[in-house]
Amino acid sequence: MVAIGFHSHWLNGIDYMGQTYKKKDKYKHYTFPLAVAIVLSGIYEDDQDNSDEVVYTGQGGNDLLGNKKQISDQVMKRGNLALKHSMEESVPVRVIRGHASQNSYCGKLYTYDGLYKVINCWDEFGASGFKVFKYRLKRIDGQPTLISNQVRYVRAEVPRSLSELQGLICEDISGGQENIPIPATNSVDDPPFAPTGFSYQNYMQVAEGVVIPEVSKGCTCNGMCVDPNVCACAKLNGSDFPYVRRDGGRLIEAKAVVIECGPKCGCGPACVNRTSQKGLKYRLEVFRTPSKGWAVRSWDFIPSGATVCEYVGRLMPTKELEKENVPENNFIFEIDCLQTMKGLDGREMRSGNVPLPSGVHLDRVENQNPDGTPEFCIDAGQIGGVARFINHSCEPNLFVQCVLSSHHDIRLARIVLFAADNIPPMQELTYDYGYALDSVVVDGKVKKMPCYCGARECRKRLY
Ligand SMILES: C[S@@+](CC[C@H](N)C(=O)[O-])C[C@H]1O[C@@H](n2cnc3c(N)ncnc32)[C@H](O)[C@@H]1O
Repeated sequence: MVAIGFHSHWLNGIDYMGQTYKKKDKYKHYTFPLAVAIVLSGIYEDDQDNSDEVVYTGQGGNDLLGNKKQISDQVMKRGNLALKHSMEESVPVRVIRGHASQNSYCGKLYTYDGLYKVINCWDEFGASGFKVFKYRLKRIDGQPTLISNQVRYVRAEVPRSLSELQGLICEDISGGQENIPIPATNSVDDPPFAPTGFSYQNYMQVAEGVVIPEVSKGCTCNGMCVDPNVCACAKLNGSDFPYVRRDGGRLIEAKAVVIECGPKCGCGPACVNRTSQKGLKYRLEVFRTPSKGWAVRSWDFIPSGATVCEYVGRLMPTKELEKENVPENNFIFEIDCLQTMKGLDGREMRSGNVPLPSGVHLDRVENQNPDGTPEFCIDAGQIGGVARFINHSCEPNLFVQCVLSSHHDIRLARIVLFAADNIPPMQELTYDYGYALDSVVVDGKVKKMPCYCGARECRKRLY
């Protein structure tokens, strides 16, 4: 790349035109240094790559000879300043991605992925606690589409084994309950500590007094459900299966409610219409962040529409929460499928003019709690699965999907998290908590909680 002038620095990720260009007449209106190209090669622990949109970490402060982690604050000069000038002067930047490749003599392969514009820049404290500059770049429209495997393995530092994990504090927080271990890492605190104050449980605990409805009748298919005109469950989903078979089952689109096959159906466990019941499919890691506590990421690429995990904990009536004298519980998930179905609370109404299963009438359900709060919630404060560690983002990569798989009572639907996009390895997994601003009132006062998701359109408050 240096030889052909594509990127003229051997080591730096940011290539820029220096002050000498100022002397040339045709450049006199520009401010230098001015960035012209960046290389994304997974060196920076804070980089995020979503193919068409990239959050790039500025240069400097990382331990190039050691584990490549950030070891000091970055400074606004050279490449960092050049990228800021490119943003201010609206000068596009070439984006080159480095990919690990055994077929290359240097172990890496580089692809030119087109022109991007720097649309935003800010500083923040990175994963290792030092100041880093961040630049959001957006791919300019009208260029050939990027194919996903061009960006799939950009985060080259996906650990191959537990021994490669930085800050490992627990090899499997699920204690063997999940089919894939979930390690926890903490590279933020000194001394590091593990998540405490809860017991891992990968199934729902039903609180006393909550009556789980009888198992629904289901379909009469054999082996696998294949014909949507025959399968009674497919008919409840609007006469089609909500999933396609690729990658072990991918949800075609977010729906008001997904009705899966259940215990009384004739089909077997491999049926695609049981996709969310098959346990973890991706290698997840719980990791410590500097500002949001614990968080979750995946070592594997997650294709859009794939099931990630279910939100489990203690299933209880929402009104019981008042009786429990807990000062603050950040792990309550209200089962508010009805809000999504009816587009209430500022929510986008989802597709799926699903005929509600017999026995469920929206109006009757709506009248259950006169103040509009959902009748049931899942409390993952003391017991819960990996979903309890997933943070909120104003631009999330997961979405919440209500799923009915054994009974058809929407008030007690399962809450399952699905990939909203193709998610590259090591990117933090997030969903929109869906709080309306000023909706949390404690002792008559509106409670405000800052949001640190870092999204471009972050509304700065969780609630
Ligand atoms: C369900 S827990 C998520 C896991 C949590 N981070 C932990 O350490 O266990 C929800 C809590 O995480 C924190 N949190 C989640 N998303 C956040 C965000 N975008 N900004 C700030 N805090 C966040 C808030 O304290 C929130 O009440």
